[in-house]
Amino acid sequence: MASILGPSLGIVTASASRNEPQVLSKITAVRGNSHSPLWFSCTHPNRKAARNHFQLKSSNGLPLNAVSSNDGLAGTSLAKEDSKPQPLHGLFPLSEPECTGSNISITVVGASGDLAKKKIFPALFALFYEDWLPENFLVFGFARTKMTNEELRNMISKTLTCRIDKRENCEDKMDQFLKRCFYHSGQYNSEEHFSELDIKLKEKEGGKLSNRLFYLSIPPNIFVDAVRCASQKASSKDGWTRVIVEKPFGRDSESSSDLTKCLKQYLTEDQIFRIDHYLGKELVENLSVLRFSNLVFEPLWSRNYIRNVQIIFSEDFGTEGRGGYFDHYGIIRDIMQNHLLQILALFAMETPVSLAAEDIRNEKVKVLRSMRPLQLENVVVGQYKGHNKGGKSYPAYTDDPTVPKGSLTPTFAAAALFIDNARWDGVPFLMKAGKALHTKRAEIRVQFRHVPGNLYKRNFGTDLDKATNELVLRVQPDEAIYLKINNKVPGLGMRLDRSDLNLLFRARYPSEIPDAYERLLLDAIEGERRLFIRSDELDAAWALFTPLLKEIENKKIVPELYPYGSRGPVGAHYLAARHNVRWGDLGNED
Ligand SMILES: NC(=O)C1=CN([C@@H]2O[C@H](COP(=O)(O)OP(=O)(O)OC[C@H]3O[C@@H](n4cnc5c(N)ncnc54)[C@H](OP(=O)(O)O)[C@@H]3O)[C@@H](O)[C@H]2O)C=CC1
Ligand SMILES: O=C1O[C@H](COP(=O)(O)O)[C@@H](O)[C@H](O)[C@H]1O
Repeated sequence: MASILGPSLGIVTASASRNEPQVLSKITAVRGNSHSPLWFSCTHPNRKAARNHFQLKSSNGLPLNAVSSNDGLAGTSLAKEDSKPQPLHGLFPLSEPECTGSNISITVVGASGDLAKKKIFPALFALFYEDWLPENFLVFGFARTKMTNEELRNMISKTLTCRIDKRENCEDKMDQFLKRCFYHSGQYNSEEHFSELDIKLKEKEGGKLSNRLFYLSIPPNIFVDAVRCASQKASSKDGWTRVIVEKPFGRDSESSSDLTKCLKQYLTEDQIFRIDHYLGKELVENLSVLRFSNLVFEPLWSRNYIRNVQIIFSEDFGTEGRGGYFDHYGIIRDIMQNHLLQILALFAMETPVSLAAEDIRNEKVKVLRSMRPLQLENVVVGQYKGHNKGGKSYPAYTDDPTVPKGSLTPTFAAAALFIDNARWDGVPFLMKAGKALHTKRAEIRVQFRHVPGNLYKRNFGTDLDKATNELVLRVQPDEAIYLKINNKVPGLGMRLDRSDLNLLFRARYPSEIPDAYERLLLDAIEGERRLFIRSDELDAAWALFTPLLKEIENKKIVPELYPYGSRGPVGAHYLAARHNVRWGDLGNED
């Protein structure tokens, strides 16, 4: 391995093995906040545009380099992937990257469904609009519903809800995008139907090397059938095959491990991309940047200075039609065990060796394995009840026709979790998640300790909690990071108040924030696994929640009712108070 000076872009080491057929040249670039490999030239139709978007830099902060691709494994029925970058071979200047004319085909399995319409197709279109997709890409929809290509295209254009739809040339771009979209109708457990899909894919791929991504946007009970058929009959013969799996990944430790075992009959771990869309949210991505690239935060990031951490999710609507799915899972499995726990792991992990996916995921697993399984006494569950407000009536959870009468499924939960390691010993991590609450919000709140021997103590009155610093990362809506500090009110007297040092993203950064699904789809295309869940992470996550979930179900714990649109059950306050915590999101509206 050696390096050369690329004509205008600095030192570059190159990747492609010349012995393998059609191997893409991968360079490392900085995409947004993440350092991700980019399939230069072939992936990006417009190299000028690519340079505008990408600031060429090293991976993980090192000087400019490139990692090699192992994406051209030929001759296997199920192309395998290796998680580690391969040794670098050969050199090329960045201005003349190899263009190998390979293809990426993205098949949305369950294309007629809610998630496909609401998130996946809009995200793919946004990536296309912004020139992030490779030059040669295809989108296939697969589902049982009978549809022609035209009908799929109609459906996609009609349900477009992405951030792009008010932009310039949106219609032209949409027409170009739709020309790349095709549909095949079939059963999820039919090898024959996936063979037919394979034939159609090959026809459209036109003999080019094919890399294939399958997005399983279907109910979990048919994941394994679809994976079996796709891997046996429609995987790439000369490129890579990857599968994005949507949650839920099981209902508990046993079912999750069964699912993993079944998937691994047909796929290697490196081919499985378990999506947790919260990891694709801008502020969650930013959490590590905030912590590890600012000297002012990392030294405070421990039990020495942090009194408690709160991870809060609330929605101002109920299950609305998704009750059938929800009732089988409940809020703890739907939100806490995955989205909020992932945030917690990122928040609390030790500094990873590097920004490489495995280094980060190793640290997350360590945190999860240092945690105490949840105990019922540290948990409060609730369920929303009907409510009349302002002349309008709001339904109870059990009024949803898809929910069984008398259901005890929690739509709200609050929990105190503990990490038994040197950094976090004794610090309560409080989580709260609820549907049909008064607001839609997701945030991380870090409450710091009192200032010892505070000179200004008398200016705060008796409630010293009001004077503690609090760092808030507002994930949504209106992304922001703000720090509550004590400040002197200007004037001749000595009056203090609490003010915010406020980084409001929309004020600071004029560009729109991409949807989480855009980031994650692009990562899956690029083979970047950092934001996807590894199987041991999943096992560790379920190990924390499974005993509690079983106890709640076995003991038939009755959830505390709270009115639709309220702040949730009062039990959540008592829980927090027992751990000497006051919820930061209540009391004031900030
Ligand atoms: N919707 C959302 O907001 C979110 C969804 N998810 C997950 O994403 C996946 C897809 O969700 P979503 O789109 O809402 O699901 P849908 O219920 O809309 O199902 C997707 C498609 O799967 C097929 N399907 C539905 N039920 C069955 C069944 N019993 N047997 C065989 N096929 C069936 C239908 O297509 P056809 O009849 O045409 O074959 C349907 O259009 C699920 O795993 C879900 O948990 C995760 C996060 C959020
Ligand atoms: O995974 C899920 O997330 C959504 C909330 O996602 P958001 O990006 O809109 O915050 C939630 O409504 C749904 O119940 C859950 O399955």
